[in-house]
Amino acid sequence: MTTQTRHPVHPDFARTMTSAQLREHFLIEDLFRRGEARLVYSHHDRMIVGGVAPVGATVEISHVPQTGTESLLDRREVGIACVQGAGEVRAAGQAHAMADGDMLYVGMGAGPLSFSGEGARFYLVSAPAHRACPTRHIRIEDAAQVALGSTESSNERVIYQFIHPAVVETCQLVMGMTRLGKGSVWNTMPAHLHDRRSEVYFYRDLAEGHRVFHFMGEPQETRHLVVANHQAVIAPSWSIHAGAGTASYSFIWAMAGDNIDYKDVEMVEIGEMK
Ligand SMILES: O=C[C@H](O)[C@@H](O)CC(=O)C(=O)O
Ligand SMILES: [Zn+2]
Repeated sequence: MTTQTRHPVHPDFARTMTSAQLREHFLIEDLFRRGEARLVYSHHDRMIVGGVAPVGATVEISHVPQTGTESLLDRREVGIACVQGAGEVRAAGQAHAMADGDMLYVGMGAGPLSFSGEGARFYLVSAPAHRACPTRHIRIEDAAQVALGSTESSNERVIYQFIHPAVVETCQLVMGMTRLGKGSVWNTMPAHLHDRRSEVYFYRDLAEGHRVFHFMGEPQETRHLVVANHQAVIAPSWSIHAGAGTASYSFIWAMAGDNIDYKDVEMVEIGEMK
């Protein structure tokens, strides 16, 4: 297992960055290695972002030195999404058979996590927690749905809220998946900010050779990252987070911070952005 630390970035610094620097701080390119768990510990709301590709072996996540606890979930909760193939996640002595698209919420104190499944890929996001909430396996049909956008504005999409107060109790994690309608390319356009939460996007279902142009930055200082399939982007509280794909895609979003109010956002007018 490897864990990389990413320090918080001030918007004044982000403005001065080259593409390579923006990628180094905000883009997580290399989440999946055969038989490994790869984690990034971001100091933006202390979110841990990870990828697990178990292949033939069982991959365990327990002690993560950066957390200063014996086991990752001692003072944390986690959302785990199966993003390729099918496999099993074990937590607190229970096995959960995960199909592509399923998510698993695991509460504080559940102990080590183990992952298995030839060809499976798991994506996870963890945030600090202060109490134990029950573990729950959530399938797309259990998620709350929000239909947004239209084909005319190239942003028709359905937001599936898997780990959300309407579905499952958590401390601060909110997580789900958005699927775009046929021909729509934009997610979250118009864009928004939420000063009280950081967010991480993970792009999936994007064909090889295609990319998502992900826009970030303060609304009047936008920058972009060119993102491939199965890569993630960290959005600090001061940053918009919106993308347009060169082909169809979906993405998993996850937030943590001061509240779990999905609607606590500040919309940004398209014409106000620079
Ligand atoms: O704060 C909310 C997050 O940015 C995402 O849920 C947005 C999203 O999935 C979309 O609009 O397509
Ligand atoms: Zn957001």
